[in-house]
Amino acid sequence: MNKPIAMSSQVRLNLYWRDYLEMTKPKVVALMLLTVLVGMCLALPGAIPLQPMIFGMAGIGLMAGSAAAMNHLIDRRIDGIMARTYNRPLPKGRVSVTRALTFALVIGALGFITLYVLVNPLTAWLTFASLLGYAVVYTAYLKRATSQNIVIGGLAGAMPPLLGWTAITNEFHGNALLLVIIIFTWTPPHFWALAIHREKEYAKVDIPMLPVTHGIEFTKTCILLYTLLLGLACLLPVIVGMSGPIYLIGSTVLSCMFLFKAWQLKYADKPGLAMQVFKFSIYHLMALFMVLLVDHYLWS
Ligand code: HEM
Ligand SMILES: CC(C)=CCC/C(C)=C/CC/C(C)=C/COP(=O)(O)OP(=O)(O)O
Repeated sequence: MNKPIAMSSQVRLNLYWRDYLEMTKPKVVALMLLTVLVGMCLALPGAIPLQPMIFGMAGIGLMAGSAAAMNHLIDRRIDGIMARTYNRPLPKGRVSVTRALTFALVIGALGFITLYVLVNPLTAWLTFASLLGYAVVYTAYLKRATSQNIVIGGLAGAMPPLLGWTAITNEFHGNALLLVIIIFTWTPPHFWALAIHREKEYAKVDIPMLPVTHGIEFTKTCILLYTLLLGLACLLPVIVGMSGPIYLIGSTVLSCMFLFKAWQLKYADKPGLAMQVFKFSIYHLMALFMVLLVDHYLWS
């Protein structure tokens, strides 16, 4: 007969912190923080002040992590049914509802206070609005209400470069909004590619994602059109003179690659391509923002 293996307290502790880290969606937040950093760097021509940079990144990261943990909390029932998410800490019972809520509130409050006291109130309130936009408006309402859920909800996820910009300058600037527009138009192809791959699972839990409500072919058309729109949005920093030729060349190459993949998905699909498009979207955004940074320091 098998003897139950007692879990050492060290192993249990390791599992715990991994579970809490998982609830913050660390890879998503990491990419967001790259866009925050780029927003900060593009806000000023020269070096950026260290205090708002460090505390801005910390505060925005904590509040984004808090929003992600709230998403885990609110979605725990459907997450427990879908194959991609059933192993998450809440549906598996590794973290209780009370602990998840406490964790989300504590890191969210810590992030807000950091921004309010050590950066500026404008950034604190804008980040708070993004947190509510993702955790409450998108997760608790839009996600179950309309197939345009991720288009509207995408605004919250697109805010980080503006948050970085205001952290440094304490004011709105049209150029920061251009970076928000880029992420806003990037979000539908990013997510719908994954939603095509996971269409049956979303249907199973009654979430009205576009491929469920309007079919896979229509979703592919929308991905292609949004990718086209994204290509145009990526030209805006050059048109207004914020970015130069390095960015123009880099972003054009990236846009062409994304357009090619979206065109393939629509007209020459093959098994696994939707997931390839989803993965490509992540590298695309990462590379795009790195090119913005390189262009800023080498050219502008
Ligand atoms: C409403 C807007 C968005 C939706 C609905 C969305 C949806 C998703 C989903 C469902 C996944 C999980 C894929 C999986 O578990 O395999 C994912 C992964 C990811 N998303 Fe998004 N996303 C959004 C916005 C963003 C934004 C704004 C960023 C960054 C700036 C981002 C970056 C990422 C990254 C880096 C991953 C990979 C995470 C990993 O491998 O663990 N997403 N996204
Ligand atoms: C303060 C601030 C900047 C807030 C932004 C917060 C944030 C982490 C947004 C991420 C967007 C995202 C991963 C959506 C997917 O949610 P989903 O529920 O559709 O995906 P899931 O099924 O994988 O949970």
